[in-house]
Amino acid sequence: MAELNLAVIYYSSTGTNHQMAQWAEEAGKSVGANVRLRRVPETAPMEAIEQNPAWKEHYEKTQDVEEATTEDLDWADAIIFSAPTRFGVEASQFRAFIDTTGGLWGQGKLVNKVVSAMSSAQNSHGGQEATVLSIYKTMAHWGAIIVPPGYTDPVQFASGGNPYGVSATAGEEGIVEDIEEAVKHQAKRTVETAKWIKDGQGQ
Ligand SMILES: Cc1cc2nc3c(=O)[nH]c(=O)nc-3n(C[C@H](O)[C@H](O)[C@H](O)COP(=O)(O)O)c2cc1C
Repeated sequence: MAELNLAVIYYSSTGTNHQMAQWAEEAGKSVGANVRLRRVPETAPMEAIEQNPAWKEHYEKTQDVEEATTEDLDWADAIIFSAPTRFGVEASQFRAFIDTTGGLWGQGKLVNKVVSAMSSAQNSHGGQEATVLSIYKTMAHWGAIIVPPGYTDPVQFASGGNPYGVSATAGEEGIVEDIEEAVKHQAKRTVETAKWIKDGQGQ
């Protein structure tokens, strides 16, 4: 069986998407993938970060997580994205990273990447689905292979049942829903689909 590289690329201000990305990392490793967990570079000015204690704390706590680069996308066979919802779309920090991928795209290197996306919002219906679909629009432009979780496992129902990609509600005390298993299912399904495609190449 071919080696399989999974990049888990996330942006998080206050930890929700970082937690989701860590669950995806764990699941990817559990099915034998080589995994890179990568943090999208922060673009906000320090003055803005310092005004929000939760943001500042998370920013400082995750400085040792390697920053995502386009080389991580080139390396990956499969990619899990996780980004917070901001007014119905992904955070601008995440978009800024996506906007650096033009060079890879121009060389056709994003074609057939096997991708899946997750999001969080403050409200349970605060726009998570729209954010995931927004990420998938970009994936269509890449010519990527989008792997949504659908209802392929009972854990989907326990997590809130978003078939596009796991949705988290970021509450005061942390994530409201029980989504850990759904995140892991989504990550494993993405890796397994990528393996299936990679192993089938050239046949
Ligand atoms: C500028 C801004 C816009 C936001 N827009 C929404 C929104 O439209 N709906 C919603 O429910 N939450 C919204 N939120 C809350 C974020 O989605 C929430 O803080 C995020 O999901 C937490 O993820 P993180 O802990 O990984 O940063 C917004 C937050 C900010 C700062």
